[in-house]
Amino acid sequence: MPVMSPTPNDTKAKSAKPTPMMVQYLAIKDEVGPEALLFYRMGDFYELFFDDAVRAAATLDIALTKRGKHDGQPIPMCGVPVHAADAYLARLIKAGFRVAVCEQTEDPAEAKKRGSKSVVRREVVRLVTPGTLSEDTLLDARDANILAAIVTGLSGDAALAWADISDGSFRTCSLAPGDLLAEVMALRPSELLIPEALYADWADHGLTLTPLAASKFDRRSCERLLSDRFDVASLDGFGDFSPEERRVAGALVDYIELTQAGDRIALSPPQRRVRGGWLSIDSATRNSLEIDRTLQGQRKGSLLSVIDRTVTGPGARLLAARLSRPLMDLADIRARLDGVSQLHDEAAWRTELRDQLKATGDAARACSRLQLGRGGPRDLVTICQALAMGETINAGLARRPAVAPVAEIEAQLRTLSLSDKPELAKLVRDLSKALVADPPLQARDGGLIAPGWSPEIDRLRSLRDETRRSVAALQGRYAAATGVTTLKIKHNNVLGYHVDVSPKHADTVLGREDFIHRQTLVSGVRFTTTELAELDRDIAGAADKVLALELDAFETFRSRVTALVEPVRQVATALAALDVYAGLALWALESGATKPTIDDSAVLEIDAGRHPVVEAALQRQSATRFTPNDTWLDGAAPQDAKGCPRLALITGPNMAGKSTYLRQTALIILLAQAGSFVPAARAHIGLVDRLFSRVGASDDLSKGRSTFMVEMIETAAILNQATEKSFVILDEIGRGTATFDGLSIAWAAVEHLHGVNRCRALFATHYHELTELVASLDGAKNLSLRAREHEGELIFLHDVRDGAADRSYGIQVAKLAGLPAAAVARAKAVLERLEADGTDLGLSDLPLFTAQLPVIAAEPSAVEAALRSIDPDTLSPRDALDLLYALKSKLGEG
Ligand SMILES: Nc1ncnc2c1ncn2[C@@H]1O[C@H](COP(=O)(O)OP(=O)(O)OP(=O)(O)O)[C@@H](O)[C@H]1O
Repeated sequence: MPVMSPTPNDTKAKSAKPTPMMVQYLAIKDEVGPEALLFYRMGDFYELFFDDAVRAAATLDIALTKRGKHDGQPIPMCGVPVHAADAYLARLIKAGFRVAVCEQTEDPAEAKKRGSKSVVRREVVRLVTPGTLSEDTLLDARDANILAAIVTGLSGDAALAWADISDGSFRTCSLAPGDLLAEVMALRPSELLIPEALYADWADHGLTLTPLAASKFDRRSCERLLSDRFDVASLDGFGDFSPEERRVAGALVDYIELTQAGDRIALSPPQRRVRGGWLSIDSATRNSLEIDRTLQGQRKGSLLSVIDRTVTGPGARLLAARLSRPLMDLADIRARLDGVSQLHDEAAWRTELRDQLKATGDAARACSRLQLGRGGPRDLVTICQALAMGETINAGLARRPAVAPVAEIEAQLRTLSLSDKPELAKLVRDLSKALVADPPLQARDGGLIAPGWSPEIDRLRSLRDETRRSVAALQGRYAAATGVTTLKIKHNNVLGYHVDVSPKHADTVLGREDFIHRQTLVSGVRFTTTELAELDRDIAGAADKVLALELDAFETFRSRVTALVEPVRQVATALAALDVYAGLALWALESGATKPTIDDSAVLEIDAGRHPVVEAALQRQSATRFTPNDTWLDGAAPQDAKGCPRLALITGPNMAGKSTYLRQTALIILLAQAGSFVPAARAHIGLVDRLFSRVGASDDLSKGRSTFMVEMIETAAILNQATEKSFVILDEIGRGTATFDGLSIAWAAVEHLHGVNRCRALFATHYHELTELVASLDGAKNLSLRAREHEGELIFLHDVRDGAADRSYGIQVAKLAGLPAAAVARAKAVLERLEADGTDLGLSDLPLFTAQLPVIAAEPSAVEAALRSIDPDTLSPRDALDLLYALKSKLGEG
């Protein structure tokens, strides 16, 4: 996010004599404040001045010019053309700016009437911020655009509200302050509204923050505002909102209104979510599992990108939301799995359904645009098609008597059916009759109402067409009357219909009284006649009337949709849900994923599990095949449950696949609880309440934390929070510090997880000493990944076996990576020496390696070797002198 440096005082400074326009600009800029860039409309451009211009020109890479002077200094200026403004806006918003759009709100001619020096009236019509976009051009169809807000209360409660104004969804939940960060990160909001007092605590998480004054969260005014906007006496009808939820929801709605400059907001009434309903994933785990973004922040390469087979934008957004918030409710998870399962088995129906869905647009976003007054006729078509598609889908199922929809699919189909929704059914009938198949983008362009809908429009159109025919007939008559056979009747926006004669024949026509001269050009001379002027007026009049009637009709439909927006959105959500089920079913088929069994037990039995992202990458490179592996854990493992322990320690060579194995197990749990099939031959999963992952090291220098500090903070969070129902993966903790410290920390972490947290856990390590510890713990066991050396080459088998690994093969991996041969040879020598000295180290010897590492003797030099080989007593003085020269020259070589 760019630094929101305050606008320099120069915008406020009083000039000796600013122009009237500059006076207006400065007043508006003063209102908008220093943070937002002001897009000041001047004709066909939005202009920016002063520091706004400097900042925008640098970000957009456009020319910075100067215009006039203020306080004796030239005024920096840059501008963007109105027709291309969306693209520039998108770039500025992406760069973290917010933009106030200021339009001319009166006709320049009107302004002139007030005096020649008067300035056209201008007003800020909108504040564009990252979280309040609704334009298609500024949004990603497959990504939600969330505006979130948080607040904490005196009683120690906190609340979160979030809305996507592009599709009208609006939700709140109550939670403990400690859970706020994880929940906010799960939403990946484009913008977070936050009380000023919390700003400093939240500044480090890479979020776009908008601090709000404490007064914006005042409970009474927030409640009043919500009741007023949602037109209810009390919010209780929508749910049992906590005081904090009311405050945060009110502040959010107030902010949206501010950005829309007084337009009515387009949100559904708030839905209260009960926090306990989700699998809890903290933000470090979320990042490390690369659920919807990779560690580099890209969608490609994430779990979501690999499993997403949805065919609509709303389907893609719903899938992303479900993957970010897997469930905890068994019945809900099973219902989702049944939905996927049915569409997995019914291949023909699934294909038909996906084809039908492909033809539906984004009805939820179309609704919001219409509500916000930014919609056009195509949005009406989108809504009509979505509603009609619901009926088509139901009819498709009716043709398949053998298919009995499962409860979850049936519920969606019921929402889609219009048979019990007469108002929606009528809306579809009317819209399909009223609109042409391919209407213009904007209603003001006209031509959206189909023939047969409005008798008055039809009458005026045929009048217009008849008149056009009369004009065409005139051309023949005039050609005959003047004898100029090349005479043409043409039309342009300036002259309207006119007679066009080539310069050669101009004199013939110029001499006639009935032809009135209008214009002489090099290419021709233009005339009109009384008759033609009258027809032109009639045609223009009819066209104007048709346009006015079409706009009326559009407006009527717009308000009908606005009144029915909730049921339309429900239909849109049902279509999105079917898209998700059909998409997940297709992915399951393509990837060989199976339906997991989920219950309340504490087991984790995965047969032949795979990592969906690594497997897909291997397939793409068509290199080696992915080696499936089992995971068998049991949180309720009885004493000495070596077959199926709570905790497994995984050792094995570098590059053997330890991290992959850990992550695949976590992803399988996550997929299952999100309601998806899982990449395994069979999976039985006891519900997990919290998923923790501490994989790989990453510096967080922006927060002044070293790799090791980050690792310890994350490990502390796990050891403090994991319950008996949690699942933990820990990869190489303790690596970032001195060997003894690291080993001791890893040691203590294993003991704590095993004895205190008693959760299911996989722990990968290079500290082979830990394998002895695990062998002595009741509910833990050793697993290892193997590699084989074959003719000096290292072969990774990638399969997980019982027992600890024998060695680490780190040096072989270093060789593979291209470490210089001399360094590899040296490393081997050091290792041999260390192993020779350390073989008797064991459990009882902690702390390990207490003895100083012996200094490793170097190979004898050439001079030493030569000296060693001589016998001085046998040397003559001459030989001795020669030898001295020879040794000296060897030194030079050395
Ligand atoms: N089960 C598997 N089947 C096939 N290839 C695999 C499998 N697991 C891992 N690999 C391949 O091995 C590479 C290394 O895996 P991974 O990073 O999990 O190893 P590691 O043991 O954690 O290594 P290190 O100890 O060096 O961190 C992966 O990028 C993948 O290409």
